[in-house]
Amino acid sequence: MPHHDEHGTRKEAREEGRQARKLLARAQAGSSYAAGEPILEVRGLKKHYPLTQGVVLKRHVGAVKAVDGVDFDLRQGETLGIVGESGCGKSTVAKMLVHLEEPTAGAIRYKGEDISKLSGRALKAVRRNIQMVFQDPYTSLNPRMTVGDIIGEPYEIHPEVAPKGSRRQRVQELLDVVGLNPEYINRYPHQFSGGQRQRIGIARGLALRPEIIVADEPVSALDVSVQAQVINLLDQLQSEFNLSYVFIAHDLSIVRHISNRVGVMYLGRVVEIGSDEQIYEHPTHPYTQALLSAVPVPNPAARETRERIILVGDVPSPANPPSGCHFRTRCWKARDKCAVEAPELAVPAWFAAEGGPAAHDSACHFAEEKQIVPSDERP
Ligand SMILES: Nc1ncnc2c1ncn2[C@@H]1O[C@H](COP(=O)(O)OP(=O)(O)OP(=O)(O)O)[C@@H](O)[C@H]1O
Repeated sequence: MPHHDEHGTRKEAREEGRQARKLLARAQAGSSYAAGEPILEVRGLKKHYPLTQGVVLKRHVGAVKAVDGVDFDLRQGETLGIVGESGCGKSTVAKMLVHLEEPTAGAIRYKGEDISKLSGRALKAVRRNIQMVFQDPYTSLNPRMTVGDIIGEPYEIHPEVAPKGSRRQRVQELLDVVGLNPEYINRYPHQFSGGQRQRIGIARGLALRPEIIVADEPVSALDVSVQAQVINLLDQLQSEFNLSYVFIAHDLSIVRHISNRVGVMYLGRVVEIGSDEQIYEHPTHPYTQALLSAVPVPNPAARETRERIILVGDVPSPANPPSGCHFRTRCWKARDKCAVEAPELAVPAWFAAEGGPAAHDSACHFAEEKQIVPSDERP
């Protein structure tokens, strides 16, 4: 290897080491990070999967724009719900946050530092702090491993968190924390119910004492009766360990129970984001209004008076999204401007002046407040 390359590699390694120490120090000083400050800032995040043709020459013929410019903040100690129909890019966002996918463009800042391009030790230090809980507890746990090995597996990569001698005890503590009997440590996943398996997935997510948990539809595969128990557990763990959550779901009613703020995604973009009150009681984006009109309402009288918005057509393909506003092909308010100018995710000027609850980020040229669900019938 030429001399200057060696020098370059050593320099890079030193730089990585420096970054890793800085991030570790900050992580350890995590508690000094004030509640409400953004712990994650996502800016202009994109993931385009190339579409190729041909077996040998693999010509590029386009791209699936799974995520196409996503912005949001996650504040310390809060739960940010992200909702949207299947295929809108929620899982891809989740995977980029935990470094399972590399962004095509954009930044993911953790405590002010862009982590999307980190590698080596610096990346390892950050990864420890941002863990994921997966959607399907039936397929995400290795059936050949005992529960103890599954929960303790992250320690193989981060032995500094739990030295070998203390691991068994640490895993048993984790089982206890998620409401499972610590004596089940040697059992296999098939010996547990769906809800219990998701508790195992959560225990594994907690093993490295992360600050952020990205939960990708953590209760969608569970029976309705079990969903509430798992949500309550997540709620309780959040206060106990001062966790910040990104909670992904396709159902607005589930997200409401756990979220402080909610972001609504459509075809690779966030179209509206605000506090739960702003989104559920004062939605201004037509897509959010349509989603809310489909949320079940228990009271039959309220159900009858409520406006139902039926969207026409299917979600367009992310390989060929509409020009301008992605939602315009299904929107009853679309005008010429929507086809040529993509609306920015910002507080619409006409609401900003008023300053009421409608004054929150909404990517619509014709954002308009519309109460869909009566306040006493909120999901
Ligand atoms: N590896 C990949 N290669 C090509 N396209 C992909 C890949 N992964 C995802 N996609 C496409 O990107 C889009 C967004 O997928 P993603 O899984 O993020 O959506 P989602 O909102 O999480 O949906 P679901 O709720 O069904 O998981 C989809 O159209 C999907 O087909």
